[in-house]
Amino acid sequence: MAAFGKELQSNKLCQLVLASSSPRRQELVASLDLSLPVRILSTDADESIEPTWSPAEVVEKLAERKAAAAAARLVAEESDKPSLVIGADTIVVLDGEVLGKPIDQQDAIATLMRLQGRSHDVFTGVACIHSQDGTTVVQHRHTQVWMKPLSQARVERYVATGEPMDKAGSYGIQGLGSTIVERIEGCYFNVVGLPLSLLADMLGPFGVDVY
Ligand SMILES: Cc1cn([C@H]2C[C@H](O)[C@@H](COP(=O)(O)OP(=O)(O)OP(=O)(O)O)O2)c(=O)[nH]c1=O
Repeated sequence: MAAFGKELQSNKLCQLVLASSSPRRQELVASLDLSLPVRILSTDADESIEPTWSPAEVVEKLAERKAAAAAARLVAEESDKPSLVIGADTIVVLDGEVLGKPIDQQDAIATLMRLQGRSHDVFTGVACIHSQDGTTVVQHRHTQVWMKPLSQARVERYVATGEPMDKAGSYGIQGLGSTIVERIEGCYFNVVGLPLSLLADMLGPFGVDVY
């Protein structure tokens, strides 16, 4: 990674492009207070997955697809700004089954009743693509989350807040969902949707230093 880092520094980046519509990811990138401007460019990347893929493969491939779709958009715009495009994808995995976002409130209740009283795994993939030379780095992080035992009534009250509806696994650890999580092992920001410690390590070789 160090070798291509040197090369890229001569092709100085002008901006970061975050290929995401997730307000959480936008806030997390902003929290790094990077010296480069950040452009938001979300796309409709194909999020279909193959049943044979491992959770790590799922999040890495989807993160790369999201970043690649945004990078292709930059090319179509004929943008000549050297940009680093970042894509991410988060899934919740229970007993080998990938749980995405709920389709409705009943689905969210059913998902949370499965998750309560035990642990599950959260995977987030992160992809960085240089818009001009196509250098691509993709990695993932894994966090184990233990949820408290919850009654159906409590789960229904939580789902009625609306918080679970746009989130993988039907909860948001950063919001009211904090009250139903017992503990975690691994990166907290990985659960929220963007592992900042990993992202910082991935940015370095592209010549983007965090503070
Ligand atoms: C488990 C969990 C997930 N989430 C969110 C993070 C992601 O936004 C979402 C998982 O869906 P993703 O498909 O990873 O992302 P997205 O559709 O929200 O945004 P985009 O594809 O445009 O980048 O779930 C939380 O905010 N908190 C949590 O505790």
